[in-house]
Amino acid sequence: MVRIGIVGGTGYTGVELLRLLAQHEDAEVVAITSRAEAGRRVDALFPNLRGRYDLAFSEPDVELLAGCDLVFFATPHNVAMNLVPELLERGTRVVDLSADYRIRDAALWSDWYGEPHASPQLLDDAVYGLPEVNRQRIAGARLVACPGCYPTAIQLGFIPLLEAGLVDPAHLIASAASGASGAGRQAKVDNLLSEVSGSFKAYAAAGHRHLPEIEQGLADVSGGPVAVTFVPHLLPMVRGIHATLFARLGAPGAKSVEELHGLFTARYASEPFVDVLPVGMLPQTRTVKGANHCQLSLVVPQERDTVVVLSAIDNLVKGASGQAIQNMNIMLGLPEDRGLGQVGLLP
Ligand SMILES: NC(=O)C1=CN([C@@H]2O[C@H](COP(=O)(O)OP(=O)(O)OC[C@H]3O[C@@H](n4cnc5c(N)ncnc54)[C@H](OP(=O)(O)O)[C@@H]3O)[C@@H](O)[C@H]2O)C=CC1
Ligand SMILES: CC(=O)N[C@@H](CCC(=O)OP(=O)(O)O)C(=O)O
Repeated sequence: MVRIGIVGGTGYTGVELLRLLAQHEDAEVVAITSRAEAGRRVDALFPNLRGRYDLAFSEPDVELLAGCDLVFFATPHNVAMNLVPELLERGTRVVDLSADYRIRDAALWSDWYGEPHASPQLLDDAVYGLPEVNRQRIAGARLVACPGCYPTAIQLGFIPLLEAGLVDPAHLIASAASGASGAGRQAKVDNLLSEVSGSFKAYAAAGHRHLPEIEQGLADVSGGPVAVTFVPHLLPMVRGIHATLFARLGAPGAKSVEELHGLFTARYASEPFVDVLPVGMLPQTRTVKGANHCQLSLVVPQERDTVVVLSAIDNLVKGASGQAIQNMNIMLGLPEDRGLGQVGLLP
């Protein structure tokens, strides 16, 4: 059994890790932290976990965490980067769900996150945890930076087009929408039912902090700079991300939708968690709800020069905790889909 620690066990990604790990036959959660709930039993706060864990929340103490084989950080940014150096020195491997180690350039990270990076010396060591691109490096990593939820949905949709050099990398457009759980569990007026329900809005339209992460990942596969116009939206629902991605092909009719579909199915043929839908079938957030899958579909409207990729994930699963466990499985040499067999919760 792999001994697992979770820092930040009371947030939405923390409780999602617990839900998924409850069905993982090789992992045992032995430490889980919350400063606010220290001492309280996990199943007293989360009754869905009754009978699954005989565990109470603890303060985030390095001694406790260093006794684990692998620790997940399900914390806001600026937490992992202070604790991870000591854990790595003591031989504990880390999967960080926060943004602390996702951007390789410490100055760029500071520009978007508004503070200096506390452990920039680890940025080169950290492997960006998108298995569909970095599987081999993840396998040897001691520190994995799990991608953000929008970056997962958006990169998986653009990657085959950029790798094949089929689209103009300077004019990529991503219009994406997330359920409110993407904003976390802490109390904020913007997340009240009466603020979110029955309405739909864009936010951070002039620049969202996921932009540099998306552009970094896409530049890596494209082999040169890319420019993405990214506008996120808030959907009046709890889980799910739907991204509508636009890219310019060389000329009208340059590629048929069938050819593009062939490109995507070949690119993702051996990927257990990317499902390229048949032409004409469009993804929905509900068909991936609770599952670790990204569903993709392709359209070339009016056979003109723009390809539209539709991408849907569950922000808490493939967008966070499921992908974190996928990374853990790869790091530990376990079957990549261990504990991740959930089917989408439709309806
Ligand atoms: N929600 C989502 O869909 C996604 C989230 N992420 C990222 O995952 C991380 C966690 O997100 P989410 O679960 O939504 O966050 P929440 O705000 O819901 O939970 C945060 C957790 O971190 C703990 N925490 C907060 N501050 C500290 C601190 N200084 N030291 C130790 N623990 C702390 C909290 O417990 P306590 O304060 O009691 O210690 C709580 O358990 C974030 O970085 C987020 O950006 C990534 C992809 C998707
Ligand atoms: C709806 C909503 O508010 N979503 C969050 C997504 C946060 C996320 O995925 O995570 P990281 O902060 O780890 O990058 C946002 O836009 O900030």
